[in-house]
Amino acid sequence: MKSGPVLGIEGTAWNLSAALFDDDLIKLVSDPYKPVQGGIHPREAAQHHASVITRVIGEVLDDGPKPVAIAFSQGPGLGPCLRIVGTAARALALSLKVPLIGVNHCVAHVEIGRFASGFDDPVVLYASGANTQVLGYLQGRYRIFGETLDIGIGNAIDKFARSQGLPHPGGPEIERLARQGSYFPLPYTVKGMDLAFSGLVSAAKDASAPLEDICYSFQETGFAMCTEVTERALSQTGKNEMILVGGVGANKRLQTMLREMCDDRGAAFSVPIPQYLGDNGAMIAYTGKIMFESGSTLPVELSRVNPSFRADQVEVTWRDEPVVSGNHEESATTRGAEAVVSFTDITATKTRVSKRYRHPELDKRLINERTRAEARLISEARRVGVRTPIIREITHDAIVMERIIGQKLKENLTPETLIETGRMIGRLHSSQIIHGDLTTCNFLVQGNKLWLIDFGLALTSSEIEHRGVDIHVLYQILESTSNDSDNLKKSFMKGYRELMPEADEILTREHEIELRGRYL
Ligand SMILES: C[C@@H](O)[C@H](NC(=O)OP(=O)(O)OC[C@H]1O[C@@H](n2cnc3c(N)ncnc32)[C@H](O)[C@@H]1O)C(=O)O
Ligand SMILES: [Fe+2]
Repeated sequence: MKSGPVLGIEGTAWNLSAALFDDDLIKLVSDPYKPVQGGIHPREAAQHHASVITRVIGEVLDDGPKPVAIAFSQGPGLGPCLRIVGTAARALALSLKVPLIGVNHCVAHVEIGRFASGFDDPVVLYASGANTQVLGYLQGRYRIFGETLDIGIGNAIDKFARSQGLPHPGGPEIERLARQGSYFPLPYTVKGMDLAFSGLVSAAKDASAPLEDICYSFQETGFAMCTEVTERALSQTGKNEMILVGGVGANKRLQTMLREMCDDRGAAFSVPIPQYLGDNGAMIAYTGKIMFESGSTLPVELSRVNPSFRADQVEVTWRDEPVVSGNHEESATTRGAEAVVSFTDITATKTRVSKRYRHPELDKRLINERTRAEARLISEARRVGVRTPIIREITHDAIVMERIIGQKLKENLTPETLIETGRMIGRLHSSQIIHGDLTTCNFLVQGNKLWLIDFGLALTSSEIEHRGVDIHVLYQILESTSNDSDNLKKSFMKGYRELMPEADEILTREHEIELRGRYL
């Protein structure tokens, strides 16, 4: 159904912006809030929005066609800011007698990226101030494959910038300074497809190197983390397109890393023009339009704003199911996100490959550390009774091991296999081993036996936190790939409790982790 122009209003944080979108952008007007000092103050930002919103909307609607619907960003974002926008949108829809559309801000970043790229079914890296997520479409929703466990990459950069007396937002200035810098190691934290940035920020604040070197190393580290989790998502979903969206997407170094990663795997890469990257009204108007055309309007009485609105809460009514080609062909080698595995009848040789997007020193360090940790912990897990392959040989970048023939747990998600999974991880955790990457591709099912592989991110720890994060990674995969995840999680817990004495404490922590990093 063709509709006509839709007005979109954005104001979740720093930018009060409105646009009119029909087949293409008709008009976009923005009035950004600039903090006098420090970062964004929610109340000040809301006052700014309130003082300019009438003029901004007026300028967009002046002399233009009348909108057929009013779209607004309903969340996530800063409560006081969201309420200003929500109130204006409601009033306007009532006075113009047109429907109201409640748009999820994160989904809007994704949709304007799809519009700008023309890609049908991309993996999305959404890197902004408050959010850092890897998303992709699956069965009627945008699933969050991985995300930051603490703060967004943009906020991480801005925090560090402020600590150095640089103006807000720090992103562009850090990017400029980084051009003159050279590399030194900073903390690199990837857990499955999740990330964490606070260790990086603290170490950068404490570093005594020249500012240019810190900026450079910060970017090399933080952006390599983002690129790695994106590559994992491409590898696991079998999708072959990728887009970068959100304010941090303006960064040329991040763009280059992602482009190199995609080129090397034969995936298509795209990033929208700058005016569509950071928060803007056009993304809300465009998303509002495709939602309107598929019938997703919002009754005024249900139009309350939602500061912690998540992308996967939105039922996507405007997309067709994509045709996923998948990477199921049987061959003598398979290529994962970070390694190539080649097989003989009885052995599997896993070789970690160098990544062009990573600084050579970081690349070498990660390959070395992970190969060594993997070999050591595969053997240790075996000793405590977890089925893992026997190791035959190790070099600096390769492990030759026994070949396990089985199906992925991904294709065998049943209550029975999940109980067994719970038992296995209970046994692993009670021996102080953390796997670090519990995706459903890393368990192999062989009759009623379960095997665990891929210990590249494994470590030893008796901390509740590490075990909680380990389980969180698995839960996220279940949520993003199955419609029966609640039951599967229950089965997992049952098995886990059987073998892990501190199970309750750890499962409670997992729940806390889930709620953390979920906006502000
Ligand atoms: C919920 C919503 O309010 C929030 N929006 C948001 O964070 O604004 P956005 O415009 O998408 O991103 C702003 C961030 O983008 C960063 N940024 C802008 N240019 C940059 C650059 N060249 N390099 C690095 N970061 C940059 C800024 O430093 C800031 O942290 C979000 O999408 O999470
Ligand atoms: Fe945003």
